[in-house]
Formats: sequence, C-alpha cells, structure tokens
Amino acid sequence: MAKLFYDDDADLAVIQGRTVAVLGYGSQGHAHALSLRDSGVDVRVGLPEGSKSRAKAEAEGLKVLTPAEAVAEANLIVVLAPDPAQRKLYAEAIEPNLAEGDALFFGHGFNIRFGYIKPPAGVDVAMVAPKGPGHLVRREYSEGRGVPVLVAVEQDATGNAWPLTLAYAKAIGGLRAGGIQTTFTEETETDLFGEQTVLCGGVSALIQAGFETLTDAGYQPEVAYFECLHELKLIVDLMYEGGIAKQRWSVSDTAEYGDYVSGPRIIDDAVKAHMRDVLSDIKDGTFAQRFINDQDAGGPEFKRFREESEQHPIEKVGKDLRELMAWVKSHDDDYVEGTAARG
Ligand SMILES: NC(=O)C1=CN([C@@H]2O[C@H](COP(=O)(O)OP(=O)(O)OC[C@H]3O[C@@H](n4cnc5c(N)ncnc54)[C@H](OP(=O)(O)O)[C@@H]3O)[C@@H](O)[C@H]2O)C=CC1
Ligand SMILES: CC[C@](O)(C(C)=O)C(=O)O
Ligand SMILES: [Mg+2]
Ligand SMILES: [Mg+2]
Repeated sequence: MAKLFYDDDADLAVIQGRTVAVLGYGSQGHAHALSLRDSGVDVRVGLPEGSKSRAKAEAEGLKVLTPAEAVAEANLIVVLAPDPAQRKLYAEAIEPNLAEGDALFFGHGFNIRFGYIKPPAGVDVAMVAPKGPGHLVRREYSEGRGVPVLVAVEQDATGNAWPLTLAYAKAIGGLRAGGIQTTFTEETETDLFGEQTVLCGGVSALIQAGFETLTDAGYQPEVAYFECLHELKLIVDLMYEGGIAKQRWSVSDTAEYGDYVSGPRIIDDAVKAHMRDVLSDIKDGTFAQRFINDQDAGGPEFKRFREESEQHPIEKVGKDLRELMAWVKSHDDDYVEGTAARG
C-alpha cells in the first residue's frame, strides 16, 4: 500500500521559517511561487536578465532576482525551469551559491534520475511533483482544492528533509488532494511513461487518428471534432468523478457494449508491446538522451514536431467551433494559440 500524506501530516511553520527561491516562472513556477506566498512563505523568483517572465512575476508583487542572486539569498531552492535548461542553470547559478544545510527541490526527477545534476553531500535534495499541469495546480489551490503530488527525498543531509518536503507540498495545496511517497526514479519513469503513452502522446494520437478516420471516410470535420475531441472532456469528467465504471454507467448500453467489443480491437497486444518499448527507452535513458541532444542543438526536431502538429486540420476546425461556445474559453490569459506566439 502506498504511503499517503494529507494536510494534518504536515506543519506549514516548517517552511514558513525558510527563505525560498523559485527558479522559473512558467507553468509550475508561477503556481508554486504564488501559492507558497499565499501560504505565508518568504518567496523570491529567480529569472535571467531579459526573461519574458520577469514582468509577470513583478506584476504579482513578487521579488524578482537573477537565479544566482535568488539562490544566494535563499535556503530552499526549487528548480522549476524547463528540464533541459536545468543542467546549465545548476552549474552556473545554483551550485556556486549553495550553502551547507540548504534544500534543493525539484518538481520532476528528470535531471537527478538521469545524472545531469549531482548535488553535493551537505544539502537536502527533495521533490514535490504535482500530478497535473501547473495552471491547474494554481487554479485548484485558489479555489480551495488541490492537485495530488508525489513526494520524495533523495538526500536527507539535515535530518529535516521529510518535514520540509511535506510542508512544501501542503503549501501548494498538494496535501488537500493527497501526497504519495515515492522515489526520484519511480516518479521520473512513471511520469515520462504516462505523458508519452497515455496522457499526452497516446490521447493526442488517438484523437487525431479518430478524426482522420472519420474525415477520410467523408464525414464532416465539425462532427468528427465534436465526436473525437470535445466530448472526450465530458467523458473524462465522469471517469475523474467515478472511474471508468461511472463513465460506463452514464453512457448508453449501446456505447458500453461497443466499448467492450471494440476497445480491445484498438488498444490491443501490439499497442501494449509498443508501450513496453517506450518504457524501456525511458528506463535506459534513450529518450532522455535524444531530448537533451536535440535541445542542446537548439531543438530542431522539437520545433518541427510542434509546427507540424499545429497544422493538423483538427486544430483549425476546433478553433472555429470553440469561438461559437462562449463558455469554452481559455482560463489562462497568457495562452496564445500557435507556434509563432510560443517562440
Ligand atoms: N508543466 C507542468 O505542468 C509540469 C511540469 N513539471 C516539472 O516542473 C518543471 C518546470 O516545468 P514547466 O513549469 O513546464 O516549465 P516551463 O517551460 O513552463 O518554464 C518556463 C519558465 O522557466 C523560465 N526559464 C527558462 N530558462 C530559465 C533559466 N535558465 N533560469 C531560470 N528560469 C528559466 C522561463 O523564462 P522565460 O519566460 O524568459 O522563457 C519561464 O519562466 C520541470 O521539471 C517539469 O518537468 C512537473 C509536473 C507538471
Ligand atoms: C502530463 C504532463 C506532465 O507530466 C504533467 C502536467 O504532469 C508534464 O510534464 O507537464
Ligand atoms: Mg506529470
Ligand atoms: Mg512530466
């Protein structure tokens, strides 16, 4: 049985006594910085000179410094810059400014698991990894709820790493939903597997394949969009509330019977064999090395994938249809559609 933690298992005072540097102010960084501050924690944000995010953090009244200055001031540093940027950030701004007894926190275990960052012996090394996108981490916290977290301690140099990790998890709302004790290895491998095969890669490919199958057969793209993408949210909401069983309770018997008959024809043993191959590439570092090599070269493969996927016909028909539904809107003011906007 997994070891679970809830709000009563943590004491906010443990982190309220710390000086925290949040490095990065993107999806997770803004959520952690704002919720830590709302939980009474002394926060500064570390961003390079010229960073586009500086104005956003300053507009929230947060103190913004360079990463090196923020680390030097802090005794708890949380690394929430993009994973491929963390190795250089660590070497240039974190390592030279780390002091004995500091705590180094992560939101994902990638750089520790694959050895791109090797912290010194005298610091606590821990992780609070939300199981949800950062914008939802903040939205849920603000509405009195929370997104579950995985918590791990890689190195307990001070003997205080666990109470500190749980206090951090509580401060961002994670223990309202529950924290599960794990290791950097388990979090990294399962997180990469989940996002590649199910949550992001698997679902996106499944939606596109369904849309293409219907439109290739002559059905209207608008119908295919509602069938394969829009309604997915409504179906997943039922799964979120009551598991797959609740979804099967609400849909028609026709749909439920078709689910049993055709689901295994789509997700068959060949798909599971591909999943095992993906897991193998994750565990032996093949995926990590490919990602880091591409990023070190300026991300040519990543940019090409992003541009190609944004040209898929489902994006155009979806944009047009969403504009006709006033309640279907982006909750995130800084989200702009299109590669050009994201840079
Ligand atoms: N996205 C998510 O929901 C989740 C992410 N995680 C993990 O959280 C961590 C952060 O990911 P995510 O929030 O997606 O990251 P983002 O891509 O959203 O981070 C972008 C932010 O980092 C800043 N940044 C870029 N380079 C540096 C640098 N060298 N020093 C300081 N800041 C920098 C950017 O500044 P600028 O605006 O100037 O570009 C921007 O503020 C990763 O470890 C990730 O795996 C874990 C769970 C979910
Ligand atoms: C599912 C993608 C994720 O792992 C997440 C939001 O949990 C990520 O890396 O962004
Ligand atoms: Mg994840
Ligand atoms: Mg992830």
